[in-house]
Amino acid sequence: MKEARRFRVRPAYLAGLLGLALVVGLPQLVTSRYGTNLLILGAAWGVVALGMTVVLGYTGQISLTQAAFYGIGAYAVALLTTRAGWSWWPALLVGMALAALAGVLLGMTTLKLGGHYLAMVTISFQIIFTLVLANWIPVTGGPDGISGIKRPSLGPIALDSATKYAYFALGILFLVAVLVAWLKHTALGRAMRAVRENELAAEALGVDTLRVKVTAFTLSALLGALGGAVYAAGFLYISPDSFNFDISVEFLAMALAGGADSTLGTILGASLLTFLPEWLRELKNIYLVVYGLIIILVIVFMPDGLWGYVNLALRRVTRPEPVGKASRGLRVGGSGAPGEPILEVQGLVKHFGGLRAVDGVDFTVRRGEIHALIGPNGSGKTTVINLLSGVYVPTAGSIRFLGEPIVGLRPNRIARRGLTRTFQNIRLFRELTVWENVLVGSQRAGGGEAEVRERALAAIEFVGLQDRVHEVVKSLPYGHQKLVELARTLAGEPQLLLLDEPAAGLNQTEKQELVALLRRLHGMGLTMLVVEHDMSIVAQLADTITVLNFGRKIAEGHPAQVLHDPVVVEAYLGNREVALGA
Ligand SMILES: Nc1ncnc2c1ncn2[C@@H]1O[C@H](COP(=O)(O)OP(=O)(O)OP(=O)(O)O)[C@@H](O)[C@H]1O
Repeated sequence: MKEARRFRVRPAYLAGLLGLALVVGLPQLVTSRYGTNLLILGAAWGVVALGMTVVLGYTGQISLTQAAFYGIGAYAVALLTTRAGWSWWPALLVGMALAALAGVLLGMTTLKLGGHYLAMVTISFQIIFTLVLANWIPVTGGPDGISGIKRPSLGPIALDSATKYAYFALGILFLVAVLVAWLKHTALGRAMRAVRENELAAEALGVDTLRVKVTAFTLSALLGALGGAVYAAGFLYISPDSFNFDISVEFLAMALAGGADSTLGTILGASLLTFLPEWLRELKNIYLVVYGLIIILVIVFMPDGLWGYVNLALRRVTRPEPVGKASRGLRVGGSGAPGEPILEVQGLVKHFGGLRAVDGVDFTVRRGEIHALIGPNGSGKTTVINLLSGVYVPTAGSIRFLGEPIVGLRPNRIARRGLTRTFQNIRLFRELTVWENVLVGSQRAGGGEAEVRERALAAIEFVGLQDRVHEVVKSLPYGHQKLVELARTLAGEPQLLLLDEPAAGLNQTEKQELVALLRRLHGMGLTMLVVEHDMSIVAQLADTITVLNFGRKIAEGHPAQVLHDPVVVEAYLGNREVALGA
């Protein structure tokens, strides 16, 4: 019997409808002044917490300074509307501009810092901000705060009652939620999530990780300030207590408890942390203990936040976006005369302290060839790949790609010129789907979203994973994960592909499938530099072999000649079985 077709809807439509219903319905349902104030507070906090979705949820950067951005927006509106007689809207713009500036500056600190150092910098910024608010009394009013803040009007409509203002605040929350949800699936949103999942892989695929992180901080600052401006005009009075470190921790908890990677999750978290304390007040003395326990339990036992569970249920009734079929094949290799030098390496040296990992290596990769780099463990092969792709800066020597020097360029710049790589231990964006992984790779080659999708589809079909596009890659078997990594680099249509041990961990059948794929790529004109220990694969594929030992080149040439060279046999091959031409 045929399975009954289930009713399936797009999650975005479902969420949009629900959101609209809440925006229209809630202020009518809540009749007390107290309840309406809570709605305004929840909306303002929701907007600020969505800033955390961008910086923490999407980009994976710890920020404990969101209350400072929130404060900048609130104080800009408070000061400019009370002392300078401005209206709310231009004051909002000033607040957002100031917060953005602070966001850029803080984001720049991420150029050098990560993890706990970054957390420390954001905490310091937050604490300095609170001290300034409390002590710069002539400007901020100090602990007494500022009262008499003006509310905005919406065209002819004066938002002079709490209920009208609640509509306005919830409307802003709704618009921000739509924008943040939309951002997730844009090129920038995908780049952010790639940075969160694996910064090095993102960079090697052409993502400017520094720019992405600064952008994320700036967006979170903008949303923080917007939420602050909504809050200030909602309550007409502000004081430093509302913008201190504790509140920053609360914004972090909202994002984590709800599910930082999800817009709806964050709103759920913000609602929980706004309303829970009010519900728990009945418990009087032990209310803070219960509140704290609930938050800890949610964060510890629900790693994807509350939303993780809702999402699981939703997946049953929603359908993923269909990706269609590629209308053209993969185009790789670029144009140029076959046999011309594409990569010229001269006198390449890399020292790690006293260790000479690469010690004066020269070789040339020619357009259209498969060039293998072989040698014993620790002979410097991966270091060469890291030098070519910009992960390491050479101690000495020159590298020219397509005739231009590339030493000193960051990996994303090198990748954008058409040189991409895979990694010895695969580095996928594990929490993203196959489709999203490959889209990030495809973004390297530029063009609009349609072109990016077209290339990604062509690459996925090329490796034969079209039936698994919507699977999260961490749940795929190892062999398929390797194919995703290959498709991800191919989608950017590189001119030169560096493959670091592509066959490691594959079984015999998978190895032969890989050989077939690489042969097809060779036939399509793609130039490849392959590091590989499996000599039967090298013998089947390579046009030229360079052999390293202790960081030096000991042989180079055609496989038939190199694999029988006594020096190579002595240093590396020993009694390895070499299936020449097998
Ligand atoms: N970041 C680093 N810091 C210090 N030493 C390093 C670093 N990277 C590599 N090395 C050292 O440099 C030498 C060359 O390592 P590399 O990984 O390039 O060798 P390989 O030929 O790729 O080896 P394998 O075949 O085992 O992957 C090794 O002695 C290694 O320990």
